Amino acid sequence: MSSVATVLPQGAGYGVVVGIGLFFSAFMIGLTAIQARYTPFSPRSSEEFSSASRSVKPGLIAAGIVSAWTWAATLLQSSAVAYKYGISGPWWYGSGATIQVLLFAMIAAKLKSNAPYAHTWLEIVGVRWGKTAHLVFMFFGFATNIIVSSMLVLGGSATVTDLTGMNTIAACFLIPLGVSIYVVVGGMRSTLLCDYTHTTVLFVIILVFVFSVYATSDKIGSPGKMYELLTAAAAAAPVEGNAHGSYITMRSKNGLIFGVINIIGNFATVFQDQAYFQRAIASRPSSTVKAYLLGGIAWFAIPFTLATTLGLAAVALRGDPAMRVLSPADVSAGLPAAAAASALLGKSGAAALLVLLFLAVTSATSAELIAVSSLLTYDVYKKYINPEATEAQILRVSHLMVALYALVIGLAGLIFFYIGVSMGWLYTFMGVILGSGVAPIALCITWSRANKWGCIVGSLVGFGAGIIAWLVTTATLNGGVINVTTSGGDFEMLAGNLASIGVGGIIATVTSLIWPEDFDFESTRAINKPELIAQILEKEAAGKEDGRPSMEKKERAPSVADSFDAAEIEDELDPVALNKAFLFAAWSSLVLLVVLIILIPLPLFFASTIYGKGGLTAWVVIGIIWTFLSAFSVVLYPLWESRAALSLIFRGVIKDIFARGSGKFVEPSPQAA
Ligand SMILES: NC(N)=O
Repeated sequence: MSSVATVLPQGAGYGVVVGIGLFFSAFMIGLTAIQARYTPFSPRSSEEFSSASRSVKPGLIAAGIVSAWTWAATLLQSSAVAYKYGISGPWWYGSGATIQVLLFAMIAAKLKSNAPYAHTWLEIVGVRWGKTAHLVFMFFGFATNIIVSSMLVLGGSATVTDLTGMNTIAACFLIPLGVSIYVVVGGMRSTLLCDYTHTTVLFVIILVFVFSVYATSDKIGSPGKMYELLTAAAAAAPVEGNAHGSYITMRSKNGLIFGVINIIGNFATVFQDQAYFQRAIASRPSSTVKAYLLGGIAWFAIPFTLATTLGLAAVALRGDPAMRVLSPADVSAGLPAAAAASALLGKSGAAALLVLLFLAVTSATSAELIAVSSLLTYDVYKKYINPEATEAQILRVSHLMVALYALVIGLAGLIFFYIGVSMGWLYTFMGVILGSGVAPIALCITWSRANKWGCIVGSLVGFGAGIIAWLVTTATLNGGVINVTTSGGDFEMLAGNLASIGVGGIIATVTSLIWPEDFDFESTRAINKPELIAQILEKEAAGKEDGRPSMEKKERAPSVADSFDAAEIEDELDPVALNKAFLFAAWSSLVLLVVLIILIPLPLFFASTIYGKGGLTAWVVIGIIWTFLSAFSVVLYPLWESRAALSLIFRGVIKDIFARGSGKFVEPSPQAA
């Protein structure tokens, strides 16, 4: 990174990382206390801690998906590819990472029908295919979480250091620290509430940048002026591989290569990350698909619009006295967005970007913390160490694992920082080592015919093939020199990504077609399945003989007795309805995939058009409209759908104010139910 004077003082870095971190921790702890007092949900149950009692409505789940999927890279790497490749960069970043969330709607629907009470995706693998598969896929699961978490702290700390001079190592450790506090206290529901508040502020700040760049800034101020500045920048330094070297074209060879790498890498980090399974698990069965489709479509606007704004502004402002000169290392660290924000709005721009980044990083980190805590608790502790663990032990271990993983994230950030691996490098590398597990894992959870050994071997051989293809291509294209710089090139990463996902997918699919299993998913449906409360009562009645009829068909899980209406959840697990939801997810996600990565970008690529002022204006206006619609979906819609809960809380608070102690939520008696 180039050494330049920072825009903000070091104190601002510590203020944001420690101050806002602790503020949000206190805020979330307060919210959790309100939830425990005025609603039926208490994080003292392990089921509520790890899966929010499987009761969350689609708007809040969608906000949680948007938030967990908004990484440091979403803001920084997207702007870096806009800076490098022009308008195609934000498109490929947005579409190449949206389609996986949309396709995950199918996995989510299958999860609800094939293992509705599982806590983690690895539990399903373990029950279906046993210990070897469980351990092999656990490697891919943890590798995914560690890579994603490292990118979060690397991107976050690089930008905090760049803007404020704060010590990078301190940032690597302090960022996860504040988050771990509220995750330990509040669990999954608190994480979702935090996601919601962070996402709300995130949209506000993005819109501030958009209107500043395209409406009010005296340096740019309109799409027309942006067009003129980008045209001048291309004339001074044409973009290699772009039509006429222009920034305002979809004809970008390197943009397209990035698009392919982006698509592969993001398959790995959605399909193997417990964080996305956990949101499906926390969701009500009837609305899981809706939540993923809504979340995916809403998320697109974040990288697309922000990068079209700040990434392009960083190009347009080249030569401006306030705009720093960016080295290739700065671009790889994702710094064009920060440089543009500072050049446009000075200290307030830098501060706004810092807060934006911090909120994105912390909410995605909270998702990773609770995801890894669940894997360590259920797939390591409960499965291999203490199968008879009590509710209290599970909860205690969950808490401990959150704290432990916060420390691991700091250490991983530190290690990558010292070996010189940046967020941008890691972002394009993730598919090389994670890609091979994508198809095998998706097949295990969704397909009765998937072959166990085909999927295990496919993921391992694909892993080796990815690494070999990446290293061989690096050596071939760089005269035998293999280091962090040479191995990070576009073709080197492309080869590794393609080999990994391709070999893993082909072996898993072909072996499953040749030697299909006939798995009925009955054993995975039984994972953690609650006992029928009718059965429990019948057992009691047999002892008491009081003649009172059992409580009809109401179900209740002993471990979640205080927090979810299992009968309602069971109703929503109707196989016919879930199959319809799966088909809807399949059709809609596939149609959107074709539109987003084929029908729109490829004709524009082959047309080689260089857009004029009108074209760029339309492009920007589409981004702004999409951003507003996204904000309505994940900011206003969750409020509307939670109106009953909000009114419950409001009534509880009012009662407490007028008659101290009377507002606490009391579970209705069974007879009243
Ligand atoms: N979540 C991503 N790929 O920005």
